[in-house]
Amino acid sequence: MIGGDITDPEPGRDWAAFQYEIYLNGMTGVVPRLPADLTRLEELAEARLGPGPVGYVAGSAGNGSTERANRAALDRHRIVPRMLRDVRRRKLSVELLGTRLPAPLALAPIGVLSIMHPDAECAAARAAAAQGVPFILSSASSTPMERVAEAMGDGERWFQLYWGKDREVTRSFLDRARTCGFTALVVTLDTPLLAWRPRDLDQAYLPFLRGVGTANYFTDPAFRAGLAKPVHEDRDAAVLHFVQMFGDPGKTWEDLAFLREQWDGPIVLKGVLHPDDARRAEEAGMDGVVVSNHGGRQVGGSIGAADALPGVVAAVGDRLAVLFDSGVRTGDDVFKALALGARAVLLGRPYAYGLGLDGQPGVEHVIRSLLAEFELTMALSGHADAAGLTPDALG
Ligand SMILES: Cc1cc2nc3c(=O)[nH]c(=O)nc-3n(C[C@H](O)[C@H](O)[C@H](O)COP(=O)(O)O)c2cc1C
Ligand SMILES: CCCCC(=O)C(=O)O
Repeated sequence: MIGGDITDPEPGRDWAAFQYEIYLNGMTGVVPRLPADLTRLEELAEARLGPGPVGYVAGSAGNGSTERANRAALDRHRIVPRMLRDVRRRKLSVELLGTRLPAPLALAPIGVLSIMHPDAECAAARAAAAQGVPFILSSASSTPMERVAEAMGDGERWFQLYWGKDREVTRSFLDRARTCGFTALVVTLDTPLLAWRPRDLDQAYLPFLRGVGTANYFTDPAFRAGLAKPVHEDRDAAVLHFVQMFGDPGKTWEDLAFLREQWDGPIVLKGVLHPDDARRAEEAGMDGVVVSNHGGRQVGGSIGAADALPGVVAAVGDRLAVLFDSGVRTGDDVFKALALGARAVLLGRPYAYGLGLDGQPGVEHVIRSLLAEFELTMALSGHADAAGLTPDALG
């Protein structure tokens, strides 16, 4: 087998083998439908899908300075490769939130995926399940959670909660998520309101106002109970009700007690950037945090997420699971986040573009490319264990 001499992976998963699969397929005329450089996907997706949907996915808050800070923070760190350290057998798997993942990666919650592809969350969830990577389903998915759960078989799934104003809706979402086999709860803190997003404002493009991303709400008995008329009789009123209730700028740390009571499994708070907030998460009995600025989509002028990571790791990293997202585009970004103390990363926009360009295979291409590059980066830098990366690996 070609490639057999260059890798001696954990049994069952050989991420780096994707590299030779692409070469060998290419030599027989089978070219991948998507490029190996994932940073090219946005441009390709825009050409295919048009400026509205891709503008929404690509867009960010304010003048985009947070998104640029995310990249700058990752780019500022440099890997210092080490030589002659026997990296034949490489371990990418990590323990996280009571489960073992085949690689330190999950798909970030992204709402409204039907603007990218008609199979939307079902295709992305199937891709994640096929690759053994957890799928985090957004509250604002364009497909009811029950359908996504059915589509993805027994794949690992976590549920992202938009923690809105209506307690009964929250309770009902958690009941439904439990029944659907979602194990961990990811509570997003950075979106009590929608940010100032110039690109969407200028195009008057907001999926929710077109009723996209409301499927979990419109199918929810508690949400429906709050409407004067059934959704099919007055859709505009239902959309308005959703817009008014999905976020809650009145929430405080004390309110977490309610969620802790309602959910037995692990709870992870997404959107933590300050070490004191990480400590408060611990005090509230949470199991983890995601260091994230929502891919730069919420606060313009915010700290780059990778610049916030070391402080949060120092505050709680030995007790809570610290995850990371915002700006991850390459295998070396994954490497850097882990070296800075993250236990795993969430991938956002690239998989949405992969979905838009090629459905489930497109998402699988993105996952496999990222992890192949990560494995090769580890090996070529002299590291054999993803869970063992430390800041020493960086310059
Ligand atoms: C189109 C889009 C929709 C998103 N929807 C959600 C969501 O519903 N819930 C959530 O917690 N985060 C949401 N996010 C944020 C992602 O979970 C993640 O934090 C972000 O995309 C990571 O940054 P990256 O895109 O640079 O990888 C969304 C991001 C995008 C691009
Ligand atoms: C109100 C925002 C919901 C979707 C989302 O999180 C995003 O577009 O970033």
